[in-house]
Amino acid sequence: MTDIATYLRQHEAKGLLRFITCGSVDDGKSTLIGRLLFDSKRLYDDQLAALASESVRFGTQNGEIDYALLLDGLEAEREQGITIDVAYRFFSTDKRSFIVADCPGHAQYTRNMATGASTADLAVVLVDARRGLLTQTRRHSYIVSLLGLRHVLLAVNKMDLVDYSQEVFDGIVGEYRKLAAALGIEHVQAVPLSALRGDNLIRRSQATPWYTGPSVLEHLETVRLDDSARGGGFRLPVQWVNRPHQNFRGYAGTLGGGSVAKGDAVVALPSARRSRIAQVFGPDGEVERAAPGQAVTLTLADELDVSRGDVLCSADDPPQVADQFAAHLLWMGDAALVPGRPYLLRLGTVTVAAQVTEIKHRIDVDTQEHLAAKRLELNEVAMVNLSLDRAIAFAPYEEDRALGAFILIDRTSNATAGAGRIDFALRRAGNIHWQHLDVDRAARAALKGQQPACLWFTGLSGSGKSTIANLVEKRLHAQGCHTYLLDGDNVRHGLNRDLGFTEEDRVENIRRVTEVARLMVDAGLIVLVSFISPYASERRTARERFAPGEFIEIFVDTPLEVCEARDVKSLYRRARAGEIPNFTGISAPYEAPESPELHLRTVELPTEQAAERVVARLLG
Ligand SMILES: Nc1ncnc2c1ncn2[C@@H]1O[C@H](COP(=O)(O)OS(=O)(=O)O)[C@@H](OP(=O)(O)O)[C@H]1O
Ligand SMILES: Nc1ncnc2c1ncn2[C@@H]1O[C@H](COP(=O)(O)OP(=O)(O)O)[C@@H](O)[C@H]1O
Repeated sequence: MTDIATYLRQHEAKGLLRFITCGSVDDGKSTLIGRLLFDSKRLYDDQLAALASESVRFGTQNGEIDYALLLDGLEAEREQGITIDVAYRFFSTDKRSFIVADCPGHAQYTRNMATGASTADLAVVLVDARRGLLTQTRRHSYIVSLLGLRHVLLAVNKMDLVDYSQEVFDGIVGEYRKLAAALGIEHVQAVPLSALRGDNLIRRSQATPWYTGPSVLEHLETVRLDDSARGGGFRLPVQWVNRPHQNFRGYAGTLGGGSVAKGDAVVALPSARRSRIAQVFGPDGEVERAAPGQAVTLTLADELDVSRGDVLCSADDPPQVADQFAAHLLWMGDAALVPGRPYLLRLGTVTVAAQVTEIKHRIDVDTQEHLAAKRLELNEVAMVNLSLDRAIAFAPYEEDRALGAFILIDRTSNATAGAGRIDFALRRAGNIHWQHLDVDRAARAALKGQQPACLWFTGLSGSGKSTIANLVEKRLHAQGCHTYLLDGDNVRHGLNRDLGFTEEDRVENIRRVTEVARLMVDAGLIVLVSFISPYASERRTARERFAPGEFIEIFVDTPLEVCEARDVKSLYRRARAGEIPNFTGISAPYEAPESPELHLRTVELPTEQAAERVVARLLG
C-alpha cells in the first residue's frame, strides 16, 4: 500500500491524462494497451488501484497528500454503485501519468465505454487499416462526441498488413476527418500504427518514412488539453459539508471554472442566497486562493443553508437554475426507457428524481438521421425533454462539462441506465408558478367532515378490483363519505381514449389517473382507483404524489388460473388465442406489490369480507 502511495506522490506533480480506447479486440486494442503498459515499465492492475483508493480515504483524514484527484473518477463511480466492467490501468512516463479505462468489448460495450468516457480527456479510436471505418467506428465516435471528448487519437492499426501504404492511411484519415467534423470533434491526430510490431507506438518507425507526426505515446505525452477548460468564475458543486464542531462549517468539493479567493462574492444555488468567501482550504491547509481542478473546502461569512448537491459559485458568473431541460440521452438500460417513468438523475453532486417527458426524436448514430420513437432501447440515442422534481443548478454541456453531464439511474436495480448532456433549459420551467388558493384542501376536507384518501386497487384483469371497489364505495357512501370511483375500463373510454396497452401507454395511463386522483383528494374526496397498474415503478410514483398515509395500496391477489377460469369478459380466452396482444399475465407482465397496505387473497376471502377489510383499514 505504501508503495503505491509513494508512487502516486512521485508522479502527482506531472500532468495526468485520462483516456479510453475504442475498438474491438480484433482491431488490436489489447495489444495496444498491453504494449503501452509493458513499455512504460509501470504495470499496476486495478486491484492495486483499489488499494490506493482505500489509502486515499485514510490519507486525507490524516491531512496527508491529496492524490484523490488522481482517483476521483473511480470514487465517483463507486459511489454511484455502477457495477459495470471497466478496468482502470495506470502507467507513467517521465512526462505524464496516465489512466486508461479499459472496457471489455462484449455486448455491454457501449455502457462500459460511456462510463469510461465520462471521465476521460481523450479517446484512442482504433481502426483496422484493411477494413477502414466501420459502423462500430461511427457509433463509438458518436458516443465520444456525445460525452464531450474533444480529442481523438485515430490509430490506424495493422499498417504492416497493407504494406505501410500512405494511400490507404490518407484515405481512412480523410474519411474520419469528415465524420469528426460532423460530430464536432475538434482535435484529431491520426497515427499509422502496427501495435503488434511496435511501429509508431512508442517511437516513430522507419517503416513509415512518409509520416512526420508523433508516435502514439508521444502524442499522449504532449497533447495539450487546456483548451477544454472553462473560463469564467469559480463553481463548486458541494460534495459534502464538513462540520467537525459548532464553530466550523466548510463546504468541500472539486473546484470547476476559475479560481476562488478569500473575500470573493459568492452565491449559493439553487437558493440564490449570497455571501462572501471567508476562508479557502487546500489539501495542506488554509490558502489565499485555489485554482480550478483543486479539491477545496470553503467557509462563508454568513450562515447559509447549503447542503450536498448545491453549487457555490462566483456571484459574477453563476450557472442557471431550472427543473426542465432539453438533453441528448444515450440509453444503456436493459429495460427500455419509457417516457413518464421515474428515474434518478445525478448531475455533479446532486441526485434528484426525474422523468423523460418526451422523446423528441431518436438519432441514428450511423447516419445522424432523426427518427420518431416512443421508447428507447439499449444503445439508442435521442434528443429528449426531461423534467425534475425540483430545480437544480446546471450549465449547458457546451459551456461546462461538470455541470452539464448527467446520468440516469434505475430506481429498482440502482444501475446506471442512461448518460446524457444538457443542451438548454426549457423556457416553461421558470414561468409556471403554483397558484395560491385561499380555500385549501384542509378547508374542503373539513367541510365534508372526512379525511381524504386514495384507495389504490391493483391486480390482474378479473381479479376482482372493480367488484370489491364497488362494494367499498357503497359502504362508504352509506356512512356519509364523499367518494369517487375511477375505474380503468371507464376512464379508458374518456380521458384515456387515446391509449392502448403497450408499456408506454400503460405508464401514461397510470400517470394521468394518478394526477386525477390527486386533484380529487385535493378536493377533499376519498378516491377509489381500480386499474391493473401492473408496474411497480408507476405505483411507487403514484404513492409519492400523495401525503404520507394518504395512499393505501390494495393488492387484489387472485392467481392467474383463477382469473382465467372466471374470464368474465372472455378476454383471457381471446388473449390465449392470440387475438389480444400485450395481455396482462399472458403476454405482458404483472409486477405484484411487495408491501401493500392491504393484501386481499380473493380465493380465501369472499367479496363482502374483502370490502369490509378495506373499510376497516380506512375508517379504523
Ligand atoms: N391487453 C390487455 N391487457 C389488460 N387488460 C386489457 C387488455 N386489453 C383490454 N383490456 C381491458 O382493459 C382493462 C384494463 O385497463 P387498465 O387501464 O386497468 O390497465 S392498466 O392499468 O393500464 O394496465 C381490463 O379491465 P379489468 O378486467 O377491469 O382489469 C380489460 O378489460
Ligand atoms: N372473492 C372474490 N373477490 C372478488 N371477486 C370475486 C371473488 N370471487 C369471485 N369473484 C368474481 O370475479 C370477477 C371479478 O371481476 P372484476 O371485479 O371485474 O375484476 P377486475 O376489475 O379486477 O377486472 C367478478 O365476476 C366477481 O364476482
